Amino acid sequence: MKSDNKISEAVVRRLPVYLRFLNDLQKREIPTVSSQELGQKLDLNPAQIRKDLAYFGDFGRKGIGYDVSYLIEKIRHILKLDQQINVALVGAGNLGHALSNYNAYLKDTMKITAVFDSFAPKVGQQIHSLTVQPMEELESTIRKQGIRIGIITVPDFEAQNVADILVASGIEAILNFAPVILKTPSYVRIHAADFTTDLQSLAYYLQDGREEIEDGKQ
Ligand SMILES: NC(=O)c1ccc[n+]([C@@H]2O[C@H](COP(=O)([O-])OP(=O)(O)OC[C@H]3O[C@@H](n4cnc5c(N)ncnc54)[C@H](O)[C@@H]3O)[C@@H](O)[C@H]2O)c1
Repeated sequence: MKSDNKISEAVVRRLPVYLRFLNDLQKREIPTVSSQELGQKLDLNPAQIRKDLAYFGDFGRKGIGYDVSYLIEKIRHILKLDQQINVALVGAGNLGHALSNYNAYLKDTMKITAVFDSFAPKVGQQIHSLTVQPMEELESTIRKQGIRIGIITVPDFEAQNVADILVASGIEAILNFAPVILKTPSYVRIHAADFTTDLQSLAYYLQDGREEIEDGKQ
């Protein structure tokens, strides 16, 4: 396997996509899959898939394809999902509530295991099996549960403050939903999730019917 820092972000981001599809094949008891089938279903180039997977070893067998269970095991190992990964979420508002609730039903080794909020009436609230904790308990819970990933779902003007607290408590990676660019030490990996900009950029791909609409109005 090549060393981690040589694997491009694009490849790392495709692996969970492969994994989700392979899990579905496994549920349907389909034992093998070819890179052509994977490519067709995932709308990716089969050569790209073979190249991605070859980064981590020689998994495929000519004429047979990939053993689904084996490939799942390998990808889970590469993504470090073969171990329990606890995640902390800060901001038990509308979005934080929805994410924690959704996550509670996942049968996965990677889970939100602690939810925090600074607003007293939120503290003690139950979100599925999780109890919203006060910010004062964040550091000790993170250390107790060995949490290394945090999710930020607080308002934009509080996000940097929360990121600083998370980093000071030992968090190494953050999924940030707040619409701000966070400043953190270089060893902290930040991924931004942005529903609004994703949606806005979709507008660019619309067929340009502006003139017809204007014509229709005349
Ligand atoms: N990226 C996306 O796709 C997307 C979608 C929706 C909302 N958002 C963003 O997510 C964030 C949350 O949105 P929402 O609608 O859930 O807001 P919300 O107001 O319902 O929830 C925010 C929560 O954060 C808590 N909070 C505020 N400051 C805090 C602090 N310093 N420490 C701990 N908790 C704190 C509040 O008490 C509240 O419970 C916002 O920044 C919003 O812009 C992003």
